[in-house]
Amino acid sequence: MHTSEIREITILPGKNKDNSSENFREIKIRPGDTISIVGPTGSGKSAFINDIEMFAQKDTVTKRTVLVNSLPAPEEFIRDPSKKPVAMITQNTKCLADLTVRQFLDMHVRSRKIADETVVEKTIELANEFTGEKIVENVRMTSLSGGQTRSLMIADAIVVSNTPIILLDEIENAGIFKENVIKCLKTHKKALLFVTHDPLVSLLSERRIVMKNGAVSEVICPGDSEKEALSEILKIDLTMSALRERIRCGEIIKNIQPA
Ligand SMILES: Nc1ncnc2c1ncn2[C@@H]1O[C@H](COP(=O)(O)OP(=O)(O)OP(=O)(O)O)[C@@H](O)[C@H]1O
Repeated sequence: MHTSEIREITILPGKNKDNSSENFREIKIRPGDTISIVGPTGSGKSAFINDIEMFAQKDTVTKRTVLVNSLPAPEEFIRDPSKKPVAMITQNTKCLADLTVRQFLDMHVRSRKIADETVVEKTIELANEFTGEKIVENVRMTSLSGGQTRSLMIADAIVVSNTPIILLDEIENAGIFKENVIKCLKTHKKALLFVTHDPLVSLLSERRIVMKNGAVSEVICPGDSEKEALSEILKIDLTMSALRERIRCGEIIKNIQPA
């Protein structure tokens, strides 16, 4: 199956930490969906997205099942990294290769057998929409900051890997423009799952999966009911970003709004 043929991913319930059955029928994820996974520390958020990454077949700690177009995932999705339709990016995503950004992307483009010669430029250009610290092609991968690395990995997942499903595990505080990332993934019709503690990211996504004791406890679709709160949070976020920049530049903050 080609990854472009993925119409939906279905998650079927497993067990919570006490081995009781989870209380939902099924969760369906389709291209363009934005979903945040929320819940207290240790409630099973990462385990939930790991199940998707591994196309669980009752063979993980949660005993969940993940189907592709209502069927078990083809073996190649699990075994062959070049055919995997899922990109997972975490706080710990690092690149250990001693290559420049261009060499790294060239290598990935070759391994994916992509003919388009502009793909490397496109990837760097997109990554620069996600980070305030400009990435240039001749810098070494190992010298990129955390925010630059994650921006490049997200752009790489969109442009080079072109995976239909992108999983982001708690990357919100790592120097990336989260709103741009979410908007871009929506336009590219990617399904995006965020593990997050960030109110803005949670409210920007269309659905919220609430985890408790290793299980899905609720699936919330707020619709327009959070619109006002979202516009308030966007203002707060802008204020916080501006403050962060001023503090980084060594300013003494006498007024929260710049004079
Ligand atoms: N349904 C489950 N059954 C048994 N163990 C589980 C289940 N879900 C999660 N666990 C285990 O509980 C621990 C915490 O889970 P996980 O790391 O997914 O939580 P988290 O919500 O992502 O936490 P944090 O916010 O601290 O990153 C892990 O060791 C995980 O394997």
